Amino acid sequence: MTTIFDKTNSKAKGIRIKNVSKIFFPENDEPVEALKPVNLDIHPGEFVAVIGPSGCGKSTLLNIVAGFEQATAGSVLVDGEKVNKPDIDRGMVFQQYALFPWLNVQENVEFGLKQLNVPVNERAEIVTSFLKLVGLQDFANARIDSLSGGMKQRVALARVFCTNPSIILMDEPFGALDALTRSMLQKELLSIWQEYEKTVMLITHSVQEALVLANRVVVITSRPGRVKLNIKVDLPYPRDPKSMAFRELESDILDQLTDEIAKSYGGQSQVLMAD
Ligand SMILES: Nc1ncnc2c1ncn2[C@@H]1O[C@H](COP(=O)(O)OP(=O)(O)OP(=O)(O)O)[C@@H](O)[C@H]1O
Repeated sequence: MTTIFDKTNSKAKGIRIKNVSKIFFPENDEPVEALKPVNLDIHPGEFVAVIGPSGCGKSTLLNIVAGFEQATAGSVLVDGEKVNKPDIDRGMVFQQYALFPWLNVQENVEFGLKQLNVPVNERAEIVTSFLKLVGLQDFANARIDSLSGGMKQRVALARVFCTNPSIILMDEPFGALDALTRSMLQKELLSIWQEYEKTVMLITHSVQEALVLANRVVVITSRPGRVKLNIKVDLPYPRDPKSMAFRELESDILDQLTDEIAKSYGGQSQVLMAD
């Protein structure tokens, strides 16, 4: 494609999460220990799905990797460099799209490219090609509030992908969508990841989604969250959720998750688990 896709930032980068813990200190409430020391290495080009009980600290961890939130202790390194603020090279996709309602589809997608000072002609070319990739080429001038949830999420994906970040961070990006749209967008995400070789960290509540998409699934304990299990997923793409190998893995992970969820509901969330 064009020059932005030739720059050095187009190569996938590794993420090292080193002893990251987080305690929130709300003004009028007790401190909340969200993360116990978390250690996790995500290799360049890997697609890692993070799953765990509600409230275990997944979004907190992702926000620390994004640079939106600071760790109480420990650090996050991207290709050896410490993260302490957001960077356009770590693109974030949220569940609730986070689009600018006063800009149309094209302007939303173009936003990051303007921030990167990409020349006008090049911007137009990149935006057109990514709108096409997510099937929105006929909606360039549409207002955001005229789009369905699935279309908004396509805009959000195009906006992040078109700046060619090395790392894509996703916080339940498909959680609010119907099953069909979700499955279509998962396929689009997979094909973009395979074509452009990004490093992806995806938060999800769905074991099936994790297994359809990821090379590795990381299970987080009940709060305070830390890594309970690292499961390599060696199944070939495209993955078939009905296959025996898929269903066995799904059932193993569900068992582990159910244990953690039971802990958070059974008042035993303080029970420590061996690493
Ligand atoms: N800004 C904050 N101030 C105080 N507590 C917070 C703050 N942000 C998160 N928490 C608390 O930290 C814990 C972890 O929250 P987090 O949103 O990271 O969990 P999660 O695993 O992403 O949850 P879910 O799956 O339900 O989205 C929760 O108990 C939450 O209430």
